[in-house]
Amino acid sequence: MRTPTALTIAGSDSGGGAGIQADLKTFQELRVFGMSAITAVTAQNTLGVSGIYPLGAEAVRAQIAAVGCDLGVDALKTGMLVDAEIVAAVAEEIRRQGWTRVVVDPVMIAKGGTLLLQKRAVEAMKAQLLPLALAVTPNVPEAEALTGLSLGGKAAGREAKKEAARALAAMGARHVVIKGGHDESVAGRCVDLLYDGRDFFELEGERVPTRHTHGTGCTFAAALTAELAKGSDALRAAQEAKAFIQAAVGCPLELGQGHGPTNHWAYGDLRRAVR
Ligand SMILES: Nc1ncnc2c1ncn2[C@@H]1O[C@H](COP(=O)(O)OP(=O)(O)OP(=O)(O)O)[C@@H](O)[C@H]1O
Ligand SMILES: Cc1ncc(CO)c(N)n1
Repeated sequence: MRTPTALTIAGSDSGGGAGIQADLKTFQELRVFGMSAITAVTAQNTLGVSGIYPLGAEAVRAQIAAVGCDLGVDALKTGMLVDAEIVAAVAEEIRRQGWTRVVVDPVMIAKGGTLLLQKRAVEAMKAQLLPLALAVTPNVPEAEALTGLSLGGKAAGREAKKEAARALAAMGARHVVIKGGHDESVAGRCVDLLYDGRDFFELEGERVPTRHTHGTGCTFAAALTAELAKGSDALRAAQEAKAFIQAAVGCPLELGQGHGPTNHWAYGDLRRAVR
């Protein structure tokens, strides 16, 4: 069997916990060959983002095309896309290549509040990228920005998330996962809601009491992408991704002075331990 391959189209996080670095570490852990198209280099650590250096739409397009015409892409994910020009270039390349196993992680704001996607690019993401998505994986604030609905922030409940999921499916995404890291409505639990256009599924796990959650969204979406690259269906892939992030958050590395990274090798360690 050919080695499964996955491409991440995202920003570089010098701190190594989010963005391209989180994605490639996750692909590697899940035994998928990882490739990257970098949209921007960020100067970033666990305390925040101190600089953003975008590469521009043509550089992004060239990286995607180079990978596509040679190595093959079984699944891909998008992360930090910076601006509307990069969103348009990414959507055009995905269409041109005919890729269908596409995970859109609609990254908008870093934990410290820095904008990673220009506000006016949100419309481009809705119109051009969501119709290409096999899965879109917003957190609660991103689901609010994309749908214009108010989900109630930390008190976002099941019904509000369901309504937002339906709205995102109507924009063209075939599966919607509204991640529950920001939703504290169920005490002690993190509940992600998956919608496949017909049914709802809850992916539930213990909320780990830790500040080391930098890159949880990137890591979850990367694990989902890796499982799709290996041929899993979206529900199975999302369940595996939830197990991956649960292990990564649950075994923190205690690095940095702020929101530290998750542990990308914890899931592999746990699996090897139970064998
Ligand atoms: N404290 C926690 N304990 C367990 N799981 C968590 C915790 N925080 C987040 N998660 C899980 O991590 C995944 C990502 O969720 P979250 O809502 O934090 O994404 P995000 O805000 O996009 O992350 P980021 O922007 O930091 O990359 C989800 O599966 C969520 O349930
Ligand atoms: C490069 C990059 N992508 C995504 C995020 C969101 O976690 C981040 N902080 N940095």
